[in-house]
Formats: sequence, structure tokens, C-alpha cells
Amino acid sequence: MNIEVTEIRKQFKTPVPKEGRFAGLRTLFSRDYTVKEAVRGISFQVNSGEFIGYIGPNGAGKSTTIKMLTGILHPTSGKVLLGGMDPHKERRQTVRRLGVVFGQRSGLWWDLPVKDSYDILTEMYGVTPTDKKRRLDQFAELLDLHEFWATPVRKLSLGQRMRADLAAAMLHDPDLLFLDEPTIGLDVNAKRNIRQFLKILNEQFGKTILLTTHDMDDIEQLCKRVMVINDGELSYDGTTQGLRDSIGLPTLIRVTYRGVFHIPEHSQTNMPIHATKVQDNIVTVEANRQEWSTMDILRELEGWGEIDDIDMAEPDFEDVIHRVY
Ligand SMILES: Nc1ncnc2c1ncn2[C@@H]1O[C@H](COP(=O)(O)OP(=O)(O)OP(=O)(O)O)[C@@H](O)[C@H]1O
Repeated sequence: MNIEVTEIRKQFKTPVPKEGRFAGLRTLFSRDYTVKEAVRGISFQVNSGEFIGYIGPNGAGKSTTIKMLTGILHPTSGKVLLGGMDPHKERRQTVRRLGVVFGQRSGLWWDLPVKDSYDILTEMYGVTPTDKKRRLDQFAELLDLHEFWATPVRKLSLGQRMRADLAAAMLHDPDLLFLDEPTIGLDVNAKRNIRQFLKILNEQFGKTILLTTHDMDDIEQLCKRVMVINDGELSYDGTTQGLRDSIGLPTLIRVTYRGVFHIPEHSQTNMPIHATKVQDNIVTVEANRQEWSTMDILRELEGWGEIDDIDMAEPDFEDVIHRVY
């Protein structure tokens, strides 16, 4: 299911708090407002089957955007279309085709065993018993749900809860998934499981996924495209690699030399390539790949001595993001 967003804005009006006697009551009836424009004219299109990262610093407007996309909030102006439908006006039809997961809170019934929550959800969405069984079998295997099938949701570990929530969001087989911080607070293993599942949903089941996260490994491992929102406006919309390139952080290269090597004077200064550290026979070099090709870099490094081993690392994506924010 595709997404078409045209110039959406969201303003929140909050009454200015009054002081003195009956402050609460006077605030309630006050006509003095401050206006916060959380989203300031955002447009983008998402094609069916894309996996997109939606990132930005705290308070940038990510959740507000997601709420407008899912029809929970109505934009102050602008238009959202999901598969050609307005999620606010045609709520019933769109909800059937949407799956939403908020990492911070569960969409399941806290005191009920996981399987009972699934019974309620499938009933609510009118999923046939055959479809229900087929999907649950599939998700149980992919997400290892059996180990906590009969456990009340409140007793689940965070990782289990997230797996249970993801399966719940998929029970009515939505085309489009909105995920808000699905890996928040999880350990490395649990993150890996969730990412694997999301990859399968996108690549094998063809689901369109919009992922909000503060975890840059999520973005690197899952999303080809990333949108960056900053203070209510889109500051980048393009490939993940393109974002890395546009920042132009240096590639780190570790070269191990065999025997004697010589680092020329000029490579210590502001060249496209320069040595930053020498330890025994290992030289760490920073190279600007926009100015020099990999071949140029190798040729230069070979000129310094006989290379025994070489190891190249792209700049850490976390560092890239710091530059964008
Ligand atoms: N209901 C509301 N009333 C008033 N202001 C709001 C409301 N909801 C959000 N805001 C404000 O709008 C701005 C954007 O908030 P939003 O929750 O969309 O940010 P976010 O990018 O999701 O942040 P985070 O990464 O911290 O979750 C913030 O300044 C926030 O305080």
C-alpha cells in the first residue's frame, strides 16, 4: 500500500497557565493560547513494498507525523492518503490495512494470556479461523511465541512483549506497518530477532514498513531509504548510503605493513588521505572517499611500504546522524 503525504502541518494549541486563585479553572476557560507547530509542511511519497526509516531528535515531530498517518490525529492542513484513502475520514477501511506497534506501550491486554489477546483481536478484525491458524502458526515459528503462549502480558520480558506485539499487529494481515521504536530497550539478541522478523515481513511478505527509531543499527540493517525530520521539517529524504555520503565523514583504514614503511610528510596534513595513528607496524588512516577513489587510496598506501593486510571501515552511522541533527 502506498503513502502520499502533501504539505501536512500540525499545530497544537495549549492554554497559557494562569496563576493565583482558581488557576486551574481559569486556565481551562482561558482564551490565551501558545501555538506549537510540531509538523511544518511535510511532503513525501512511499511506494508499496518500501522499508523506510523515519528518524530525528527528540521532539522533532516523528510521533505527531505517525499519528497523522494512522488517522489518530487530523492534520491542521495538508493531506494524507494511504492507498488512495484518507485515514481520518475513511478510518474503518484504512485501519483494516494498517498495523501499528508502539515500542513504549503494548497493544495487548495486560492481564490476559497472550493467546487470549490474539483471540480478541482476530474476532475484532473478523479473521477466519483458517487464516487465524495459518498466521499464528507462521508467527509462532518465526517469533518463537510458544514459550510464552499462556503467560499474561504483564509477566513477559520486554523482548517477549515486543515479539507478542508484532505478531498481534500482523494478525489481520495489514499491507502497511508503522513501527515506533520496536527495538527500544532490547538486548542485542532480542534486537536481532526483531530485525530478522521485520526483514522477512518486508522481503518475503512484501509489507510496506515505516520505522521510527533512535537505533541507527536498525536503520543501517533494514532501511534502504531514510527520512530525517528536524524541528518539524524534513531535512533529508534519500538513500541511507546517500545520507552517509552527503555528510562526507572519512573512511577509516587500518593498514598493516610488512617490514619498513615510510609515511610521507604531506599525508600528515590536510590531504584526502592522512595518517592519524601509528602503532608498531599498523597505521590508521582517514580517507575522504569523495575526493579520492579506492584505487587512488590503495596506490598511495602502497607507496608507503609493502602492505601485509588492510581493513576498511565506513564511518559509524551514529556519527553521521550526529552531524545531521
Ligand atoms: N498533544 C500535544 N500538545 C502540545 N504539544 C505537543 C503535543 N504532542 C506533541 N507536542 C509537541 O510537538 C513536538 C513534537 O513532538 P513529537 O512527539 O511528535 O516528537 P518526536 O519526534 O516523536 O519525539 P521523541 O523522539 O521524543 O518521541 C514536541 O515539541 C512536543 O512537545
